[in-house]
Amino acid sequence: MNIALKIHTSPPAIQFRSLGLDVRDGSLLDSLEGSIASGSVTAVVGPNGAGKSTLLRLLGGLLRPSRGEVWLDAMPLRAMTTAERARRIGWLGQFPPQDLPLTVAEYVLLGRRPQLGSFGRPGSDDAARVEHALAVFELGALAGRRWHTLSGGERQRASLARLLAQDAPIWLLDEPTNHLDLKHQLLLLRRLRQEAAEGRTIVTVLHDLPLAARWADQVLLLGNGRLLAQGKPAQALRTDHLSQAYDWPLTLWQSQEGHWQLAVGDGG
Ligand SMILES: Nc1ncnc2c1ncn2[C@@H]1O[C@H](COP(=O)(O)OP(=O)(O)OP(=O)(O)O)[C@@H](O)[C@H]1O
Repeated sequence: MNIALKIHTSPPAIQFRSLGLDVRDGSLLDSLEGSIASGSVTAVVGPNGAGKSTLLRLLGGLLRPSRGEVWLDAMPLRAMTTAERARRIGWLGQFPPQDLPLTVAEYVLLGRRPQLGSFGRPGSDDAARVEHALAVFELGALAGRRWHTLSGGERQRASLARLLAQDAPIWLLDEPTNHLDLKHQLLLLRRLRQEAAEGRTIVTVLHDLPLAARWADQVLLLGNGRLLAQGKPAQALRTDHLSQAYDWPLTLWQSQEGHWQLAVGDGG
């Protein structure tokens, strides 16, 4: 008996080709090419002004490219409606909102809006997701607190809880460790790995190179609006790549125990 085996290879969750963005002063990003596998964690790293947030905005459809194209699951992003993008993409910006007339739980529930549609009312499933998200980010005791009374780190964790409650298959995070203490940074990075293992696709801007090397499957190293290296952390974050991107002597290495460490030259 002949058994015909069909091999299905799923398309990358995110793909971008010849991506560029021009602003009045010139080209801000140019010729970016990349592919992000479903269920992986990708760290976007590079110096201030390299274009990390801008790339994230292009991948999330918050900016339209001047050149090139972004695809989500092989569908052009530009063909998607705002509502469709909101169902597919969870977005965490660099700064949590300052003032909101909401409690923490009400804010986290806002994450369910894209799944509910314009006229949908939250049900018990939505309430359960909010409760779970609050527990994951250790916010249960703060559920009823007004937003303006929260500390910076608590606001950041509430924004992450909103993202978890939203349950979009792709997460785009701009410096999600901002304002978090060391314990909550590590809890977050562990959670990102766990979400990726369950199939979520995560792209996160990170400034901390040892953290990027330890937690990401893939690194995109940006410098001056160009993608200078991409691949597994040990390859993308080689000394020559880092020194070119940051214009500073930097060496990242892994100790015998497997810990990533960064040596920063004094530039002299
Ligand atoms: N609309 C715009 N017009 C002109 N320049 C812009 C515009 N938006 C961003 N830039 C510039 O583009 C560069 C890239 O900005 P972006 O925010 O993407 O950098 P980044 O790598 O995320 O930096 P950081 O680590 O400081 O957050 C910066 O120099 C910024 O000043």
